[in-house]
Amino acid sequence: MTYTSTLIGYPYIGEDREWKKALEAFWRNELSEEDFEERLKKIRLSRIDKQLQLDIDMVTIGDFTYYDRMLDTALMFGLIPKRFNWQGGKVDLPTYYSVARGNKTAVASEMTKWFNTNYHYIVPEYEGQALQLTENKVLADFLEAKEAYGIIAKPTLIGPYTFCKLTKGYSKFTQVEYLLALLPLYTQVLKELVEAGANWIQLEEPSLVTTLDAAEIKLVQEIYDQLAVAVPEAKIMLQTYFEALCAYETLISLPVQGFGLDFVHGYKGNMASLRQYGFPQDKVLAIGVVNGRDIWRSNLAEVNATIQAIEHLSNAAELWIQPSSNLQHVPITTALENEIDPVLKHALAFADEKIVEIIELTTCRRDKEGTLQHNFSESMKAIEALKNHPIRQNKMVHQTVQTVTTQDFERHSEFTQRQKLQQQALALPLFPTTTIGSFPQSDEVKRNRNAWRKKQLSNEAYEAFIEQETKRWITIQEELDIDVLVHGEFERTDMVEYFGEKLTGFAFTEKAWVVSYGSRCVKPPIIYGDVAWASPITVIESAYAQSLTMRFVKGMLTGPVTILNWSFVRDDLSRKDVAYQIALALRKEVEALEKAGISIIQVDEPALREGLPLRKEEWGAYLDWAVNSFKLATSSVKDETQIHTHMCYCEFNDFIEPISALDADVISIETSRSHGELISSLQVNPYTKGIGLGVYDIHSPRVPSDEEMLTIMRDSLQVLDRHQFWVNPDCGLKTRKETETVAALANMVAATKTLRQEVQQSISR
Ligand SMILES: Nc1nc2c(c(=O)[nH]1)N[C@@H](CNc1ccc(C(=O)N[C@@H](CCC(=O)N[C@@H](CCC(=O)N[C@@H](CCC(=O)O)C(=O)O)C(=O)O)C(=O)O)cc1)CN2
Ligand code: MET
Ligand SMILES: [Zn+2]
Repeated sequence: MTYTSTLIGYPYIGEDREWKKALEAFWRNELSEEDFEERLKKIRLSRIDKQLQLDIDMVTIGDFTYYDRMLDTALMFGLIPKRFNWQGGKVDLPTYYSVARGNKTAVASEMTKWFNTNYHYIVPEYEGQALQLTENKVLADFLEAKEAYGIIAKPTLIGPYTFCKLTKGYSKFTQVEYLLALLPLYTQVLKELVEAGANWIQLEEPSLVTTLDAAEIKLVQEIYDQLAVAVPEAKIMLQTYFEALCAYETLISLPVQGFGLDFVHGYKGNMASLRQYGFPQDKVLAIGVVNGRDIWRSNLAEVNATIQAIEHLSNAAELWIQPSSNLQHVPITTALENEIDPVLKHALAFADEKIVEIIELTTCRRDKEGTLQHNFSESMKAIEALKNHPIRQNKMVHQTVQTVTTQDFERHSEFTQRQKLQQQALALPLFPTTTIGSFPQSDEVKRNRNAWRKKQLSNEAYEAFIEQETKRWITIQEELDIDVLVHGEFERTDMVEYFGEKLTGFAFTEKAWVVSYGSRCVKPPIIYGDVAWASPITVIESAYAQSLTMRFVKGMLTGPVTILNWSFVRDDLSRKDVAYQIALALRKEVEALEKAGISIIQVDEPALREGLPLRKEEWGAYLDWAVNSFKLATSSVKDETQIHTHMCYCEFNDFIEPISALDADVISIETSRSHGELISSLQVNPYTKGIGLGVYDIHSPRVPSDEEMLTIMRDSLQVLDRHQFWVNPDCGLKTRKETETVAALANMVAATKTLRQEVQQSISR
């Protein structure tokens, strides 16, 4: 038996987010293209260096990117939307970043969640373009690693099935021509790699863990049959992750030389398949046994036992031992965290610590004579100590969660009844305009917060600054003539972190960043204890903003499911129980806001859909407790109090039912990048509560014209009643500049006023 330690992929942002800083400096024209390339090369090589230093047997390359790997793959094949007027040949950086971020004349490609992770990728668009290999970037990376370190690294690529499946414009009508164009390009990339001396090549096919129908299974077979014929000399590791392989008995015999399976998130399914069908004896088996998605130390004795069981069931001659997925979903190292609770820190494993676990497990498996000491008990002790931590022993919280009843989920009256009362109480115009909550986090805002964090600025001075900024933006909103105002969220770095800091049970890191999309990163809190409400979180800011204006100011909270899904969560309780703990804490905050005179309260749930299991058969159970958590947080208010929610970054088209089940009076959702699809699905599944369709994309610095937004609004009115229709941007504006924001909002309000006139005229006619 041979054992090889390897990775599916490693984070690319750098320990101090050097990658993010380089990208943003380049976009601001502070770096020349040459200096930018130089800096990225340094980061790229340092990742290889790290893997070699930690003693990984097989280094992975091709997992680095200049923005997003799906985008890289699309552009490598010349799959560039026509609106970018690309003339062929190597894709230059301005074109690359235009597709990602939009430019003056063309909107960016859509962005959407990468499976059930918190990462968002750029969606490739197929419009019948003639495809061509623009540049073999993976080959360049392979050669670079060979030259710098003399290694034969394992190149990785997004596999052809997953790539097609996630392409917009791929359908049963375009499937044949698309694949006929694409497969020769994959073939060429693989051929060039083999010719350059590549041994193993990893093709990532996470789509193979979703529910596949017979036609899809057949297609996967055809794709891999073709590749095997076209490049018989390539040694392919077909890598799956995030769940168990679907249709194992068929797909496991695809003509590839190795198969990678996730034995963390797909433990049950993959074990059952191994037991029932065994493993093909001519293939290498790569096993994901260390969790690539969470931050907890593995119980190494347990994992070692799992590996033994897999060896026994598979009878494979060669095993690769690896994390369950790309490590880009976890922070880089715990070594930089000096402030954290030592009991917690001891129980954590980020990317580098996970690699150490992989190495330990690999050495242990190799050590057949048992000559080495394998001290697995330390990991067990760390886990045990955290389990007994006083922060996990809040009896009150445990008891309240146990005694929640169905009544606790319901508002006093039905929506139609509430709608009447709210119309009377709020008296808003037709098509009320609003924003999603945050306004630009200017350099000044960040500077002040940093100074305050470093104790260079007093609490009083910091609070005074936040008030001044809030006041300035209340005035701006009034001048823009927006109907329902927000306080601007200047006191928040991040919508989850902020709440975590005020609730019990959370821990925060200094440097534990993970990439969210493009250059944007988040530092997820760690929920490691029982969650409880200690004192008001947002009441002072909301009440202050409300005191400045006669218009309504929305209270602004992050919902329980989003706090859960955007944190790293303890694994000793069910996710449902943790969500209910958070919901019960937020319920107190909602009540405190109402008591303080806030009439509209928005509880954001952008991550509600992110928690959906990959397998459809598990959706129901998740949605049950997720929807109930939102209701638990929001249902105790008076009928007159209007509850809003907000969602972004997801396909809603198959999600209208759960959205409706939240029983929120108004929802604002992102649609500007996928507007047409939502409209057609609303045609089929009518939605009856208040709904604000995002009329412009906030991820791009581009200022949309009022005409453009008006078109979106007119279309929306085809499928929505005018009394339910709200107008808002796609999401919060914290990442935008002030000038862009004001210009775009002015156009949005102008478009709304035109629409009101049009509708009035058509009524009076
Ligand atoms: N948790 C979470 N997950 C989410 C989202 C979200 O909003 N929150 N939204 C979706 C993704 N959308 C996102 C939108 C914006 C950003 C974003 O703007 N991120 C910022 C970081 C936000 C932040 O915490 N900023 C801190 C600054 C932290 C920082 O950079 N500090 C410097 C120090 C600077 C100094 O000393 O001068 C450092 O650590 O190096 C602040 O505002 O105070 C970024 O990447 O730039 C991230 C995700 C999905 N997942
Ligand atoms: N209220 C939040 C904001 O405006 C909602 C963001 S959803 C990712 O930033
Ligand atoms: Zn949003």
